[in-house]
Amino acid sequence: MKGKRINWKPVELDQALFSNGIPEGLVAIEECTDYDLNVFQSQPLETKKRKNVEQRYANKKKPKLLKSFKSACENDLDLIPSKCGSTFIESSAEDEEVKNMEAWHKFGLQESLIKALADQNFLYPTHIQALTLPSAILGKKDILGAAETGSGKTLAFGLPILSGILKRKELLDHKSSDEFNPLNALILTPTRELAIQVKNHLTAAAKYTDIKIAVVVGGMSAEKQERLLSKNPEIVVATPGRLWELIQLGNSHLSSIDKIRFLAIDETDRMLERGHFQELHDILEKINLMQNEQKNRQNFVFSATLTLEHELPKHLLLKRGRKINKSSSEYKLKKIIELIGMTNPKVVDITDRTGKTVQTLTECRISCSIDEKDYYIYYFLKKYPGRTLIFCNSIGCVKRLNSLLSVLQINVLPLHASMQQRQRLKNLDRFRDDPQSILIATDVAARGLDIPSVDHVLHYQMPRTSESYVHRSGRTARASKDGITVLLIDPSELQSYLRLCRTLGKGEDMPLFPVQQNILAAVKQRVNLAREVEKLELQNRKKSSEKGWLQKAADDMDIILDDDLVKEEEDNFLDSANSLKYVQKKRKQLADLLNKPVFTIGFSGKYPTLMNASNLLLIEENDKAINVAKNAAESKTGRLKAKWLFKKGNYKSDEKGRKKTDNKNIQKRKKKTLRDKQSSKNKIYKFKHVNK
Ligand SMILES: Nc1ncnc2c1ncn2[C@@H]1O[C@H](COP(=O)(O)OP(=O)(O)OP(=O)(O)O)[C@@H](O)[C@H]1O
Repeated sequence: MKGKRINWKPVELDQALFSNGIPEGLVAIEECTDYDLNVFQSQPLETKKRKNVEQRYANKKKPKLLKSFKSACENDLDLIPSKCGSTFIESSAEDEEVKNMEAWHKFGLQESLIKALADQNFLYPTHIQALTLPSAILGKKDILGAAETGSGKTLAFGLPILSGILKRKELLDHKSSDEFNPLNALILTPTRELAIQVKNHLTAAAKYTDIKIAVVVGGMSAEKQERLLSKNPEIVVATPGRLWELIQLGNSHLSSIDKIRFLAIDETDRMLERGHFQELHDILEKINLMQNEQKNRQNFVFSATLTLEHELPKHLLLKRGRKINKSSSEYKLKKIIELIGMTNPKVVDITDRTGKTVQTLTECRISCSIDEKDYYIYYFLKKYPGRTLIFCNSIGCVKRLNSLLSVLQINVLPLHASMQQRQRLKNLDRFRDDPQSILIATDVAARGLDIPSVDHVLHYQMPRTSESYVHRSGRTARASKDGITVLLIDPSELQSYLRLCRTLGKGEDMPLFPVQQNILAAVKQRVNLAREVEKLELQNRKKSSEKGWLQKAADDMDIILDDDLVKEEEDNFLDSANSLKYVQKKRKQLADLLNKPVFTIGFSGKYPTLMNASNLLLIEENDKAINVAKNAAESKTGRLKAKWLFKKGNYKSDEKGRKKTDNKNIQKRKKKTLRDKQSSKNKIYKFKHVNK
């Protein structure tokens, strides 16, 4: 050790770490993070140090502990596996260490759990698992964990819970069974789909144990859920609303909920947002009523955006020294700790402060008007087949886009909160099963859903919060796979877009996604015709539902209608017959158009694109969207800033709050643009925007 520079300092150790005895030859333990929550407010925020183990690993050096004490520890005494370097570790099944699942044994996990992990080919813990499992399983600490989307957070809390229950069962086997509270753990999630997914994930990990897990969510038969609870499952995975309902109805299994030993709240930042999930607060109040029980409980709090800090407005930044910064991660964590009633918590934050999204994610944008969004969506879906998730901000928007794309003969699956639960799950399953499927969803699908190999995430509208952007985008590029996310932004969304870039450390802007401008005319023709067909069909549906209501009402009341009214009814009928013919004609026109290929088959070439009208960009015929975006981002020529695209004066709001171009401005610019058209191709694009 002599001569080596080691900046280690003594820390107090939790005796529970050595509940299984002190490992032979142990000479050092490394603490992973040092959020000093106790001294919150006592120091200026800027001076607080953060040791980030991730960064040390990212330097591709061995962890300090291994380097300094290699000879004494010989790797296997390290609680953090030696191969823990990135989120997921590529491993060879030939490796002895892998075969023996040694990385998992170090956490003191039971054989039954390790066997199930081996079955799933989970040969190593992911980074967040490696950093939390020692403190959670051996140290029995409460954990606040923040790690990127798709990094394996579910097992980071799932394994300590399963392991803890197995230990308790073993211990209580020797004692009187009366002491055993059958309900051991509660896991809460914000959505029903996520609860079902977490339940399935844990059931797979617990397959060689006798632990029973039940799911309790709204939208499904309450009787069936009561039946499941009557089997006394040790773990209940639930959404807060239905769970609270069953507690209040006096369900006997849930009556001992205040004695649970484990509580996990997935997507905690969302669950504790003000104005949401009131039932969660009721549940917390109930389970925190008895202090003794609260102290005996181990708590887990996880989210990819747990420590996301929002950019503060300038006037608040000035006051920062004097005022509590409510968006600081320290403040947020302190609030969560208080609310949940955590004792002696450990914070493991391995999110990157300079970029909150996954490294394998390619992020870009398309700047356009509201009206043009449909064109670009259609263009993208036709050009880049693959499993695609489109996010909208409202149910109405999902319905409208679903209907338009269906008219355009694109098979899409909607997902939103006002659908029947059975249909929601069915659509999700179809999306999972078909690698070419397209799901249009609200934020109900933004968090937690683990659908393997989503190729593209498109944001039809700017997400309402930066958190929502991170989670929506995190449905792709999971488990170290590549993925692309494209934001469609219109001028009214520019300010929130720029704010998002700053919050996520994206600099001023994201790169533009290149779109072949020469194809857009054909795309517009189809989409416009489809819009017309859709509108006419809607009118017809309305008319036919109204048709005959008067006569029916008269019949019901046993009265005879006036001749005038009868004639009006007949005219309406003729009208609708004519419009039906008209719709059929339009449908036929659209079908003919859709039968022709929109992209020239067998041709790759250089095209003027939205980002780059004068310098042509090569787009290969079968290139993936992610490659096209990466190539475009690398070719720096002609990158247009979002601010430039939406120059002030080009757009004006109409009464619906939509952005509309100023007519006078258009005429003036039209003339000027026509003059400039030949000399500068770059301005063609500008003109097109102004001319909407
Ligand atoms: N140790 C492991 N080795 C390999 N794969 C793993 C491991 N642990 C988890 N996974 C897989 O990684 C994927 C992502 O895991 P999970 O859904 O828990 O991510 P997450 O961090 O909770 O994501 P999100 O923030 O989006 O909720 C899942 O398919 C899971 O089965």
